[in-house]
Amino acid sequence: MLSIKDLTYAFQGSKSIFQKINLTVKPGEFVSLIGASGSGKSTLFKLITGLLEPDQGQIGINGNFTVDRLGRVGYMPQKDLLLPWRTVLDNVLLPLEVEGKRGSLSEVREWLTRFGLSGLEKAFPDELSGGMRQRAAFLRTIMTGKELLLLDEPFGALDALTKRNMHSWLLGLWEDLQKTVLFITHDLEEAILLSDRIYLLGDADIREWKVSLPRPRNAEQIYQSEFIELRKELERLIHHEN
Ligand SMILES: Nc1ncnc2c1ncn2[C@@H]1O[C@H](COP(=O)(O)OP(=O)(O)OP(=O)(O)O)[C@@H](O)[C@H]1O
Repeated sequence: MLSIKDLTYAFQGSKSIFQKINLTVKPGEFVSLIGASGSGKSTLFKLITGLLEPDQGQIGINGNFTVDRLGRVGYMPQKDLLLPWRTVLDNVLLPLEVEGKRGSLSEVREWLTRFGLSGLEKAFPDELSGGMRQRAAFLRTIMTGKELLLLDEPFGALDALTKRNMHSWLLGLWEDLQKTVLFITHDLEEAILLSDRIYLLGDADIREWKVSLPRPRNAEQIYQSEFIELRKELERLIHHEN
């Protein structure tokens, strides 16, 4: 689904953020990208979406390595970017509108219910809780209809309890929708609980871990020894990278 080969990138006048890094995401996988602040996670997303171009190397989406990647993946940036003057419904319908399509209203209402936003169609973003805003922004990303979803720290600003609820909800949704997800997070527990594999971005390089906990996952698994060991290892490496 996504293949990054020997990618090198530097912002003008700065040293390389990435030096010949490789990363793959297979169809249907849930993969997390972790790393210290400033290691280049959001920059990697901008390269994948086509907002930036690599200095060297290739990025392929669905086996297609052409330069024009814009509009080929669903991208949810770190800030939810819901348009404050549009209702929840109009925000969610935006990707269809941009493509000149009309969504079936009953279908969209079903989606809103599934995202816990039923009855909030006419609400404006500033009337929503943090969790609701994130779900609305995520639904808007789903409405792009893209197979590959890039989610940049979608739960970063939420309190611990809301975050826990969002994890269970997202795990169920991901299993149903069979989308492919690349997910940025600073939260190692979240990365391990949700992912099939984890990439750790270090100082210009990248390392990979497989999470072999059985699925379906549930919050109780965070107390299992395998989970704790992996968390300790990742924590040690992130601090070492700093
Ligand atoms: N437009 C830009 N021009 C120059 N440097 C930039 C630009 N955007 C980001 N950077 C620098 O590139 C590096 C990587 O930034 P990036 O935002 O990708 O890191 P990150 O891992 O996503 O950080 P965080 O976890 O804090 O969100 C940082 O040193 C940042 O200052």
